[in-house]
Amino acid sequence: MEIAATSTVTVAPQLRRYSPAFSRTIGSLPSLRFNLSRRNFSAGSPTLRVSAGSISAFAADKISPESFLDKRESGVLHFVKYHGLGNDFILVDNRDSSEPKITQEQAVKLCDRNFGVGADGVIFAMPGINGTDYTMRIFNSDGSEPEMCGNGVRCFARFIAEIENLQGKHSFTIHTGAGLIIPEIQDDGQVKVDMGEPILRAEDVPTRLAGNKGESVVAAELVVDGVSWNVTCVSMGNPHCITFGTTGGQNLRVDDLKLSEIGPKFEHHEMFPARTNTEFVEVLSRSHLKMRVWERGAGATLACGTGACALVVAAVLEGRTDRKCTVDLPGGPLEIEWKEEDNHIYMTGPADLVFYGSALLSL
Ligand SMILES: N[C@@H](CCC[C@H](N)C(=O)O)C(=O)O
Repeated sequence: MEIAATSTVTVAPQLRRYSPAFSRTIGSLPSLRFNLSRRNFSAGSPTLRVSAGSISAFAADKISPESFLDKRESGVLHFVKYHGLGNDFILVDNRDSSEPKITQEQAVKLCDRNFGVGADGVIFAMPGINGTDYTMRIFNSDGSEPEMCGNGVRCFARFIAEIENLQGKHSFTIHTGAGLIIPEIQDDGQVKVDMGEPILRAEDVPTRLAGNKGESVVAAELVVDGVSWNVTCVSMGNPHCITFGTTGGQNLRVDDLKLSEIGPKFEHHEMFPARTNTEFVEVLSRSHLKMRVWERGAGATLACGTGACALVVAAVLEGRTDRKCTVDLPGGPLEIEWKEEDNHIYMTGPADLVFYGSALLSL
């Protein structure tokens, strides 16, 4: 299968003032051709396009985000790139079908940071089921399909507001592999998400580690590459293994971790039959945590929303923090609260549009 991708990129509104409109050819391979061009939608302003090494300038036409996404050429995938604290996604308007518009193999190519658009995953906005407004599906950058994505669902909410032309405060009911998720866009543009209840039963996480606190795995020993780590296992629909350090060791200093060495060993550990996301956490205070993440199917990312939720649950279960915490991720902070009243976890953070693009998909 071949993807030829041509990306027309529109600078996000907040960047328009600072980013000169430009375009460039960023790569060309037999299996994946990718042209990137950036357009400035401000009427009348000049836009540059670089094609096959040459640069030409043309006046911006009357394109708007809406008309761009409305295009329906066959074999062309229109998308919008978003990020939540640097955890970045290609968002696809899939509201007219319950089948993803691209395959998992195509998603892998689009996510490639050298030969594709570059992203941690592809997210599809699909028709709702069971009475929900929408369904969200996601492919990781390795093509696998996770049940949920916390940063992704904030991006999803902003994407829906963009394509439905909604302003101000709005909430949506979204069907995901983790059940019902409810994001609400706030007046300041941040998105607060009701992430539902954590799943703690070992078998459901899933982990083969034996439950040591009822059926949950809390501060249990996991030997990874000959080193004994203290881990707590939590599912937010997708599996997470949270560690605050090695058994009997000092508190972790996450900046010192060799994440790309240790991360894959947790991800593929035999104790995690569905693989796992892993959060390495440093406790700064009872309401402030710092973490680095190795994601299942995506590797080291700048942020993980489900991971931030899972680690607050783990920190509370291990008696390390209160239920409301700021979690510092490499890409910035998230506010997380595990409410006692309803047992739900609430996550608040940003989601930002980066650019509009289109990819030519050919078999
Ligand atoms: N970055 C996401 C999680 C994406 C899915 C994850 N890689 C998995 O396979 O479970 C988030 O923000 O939650």
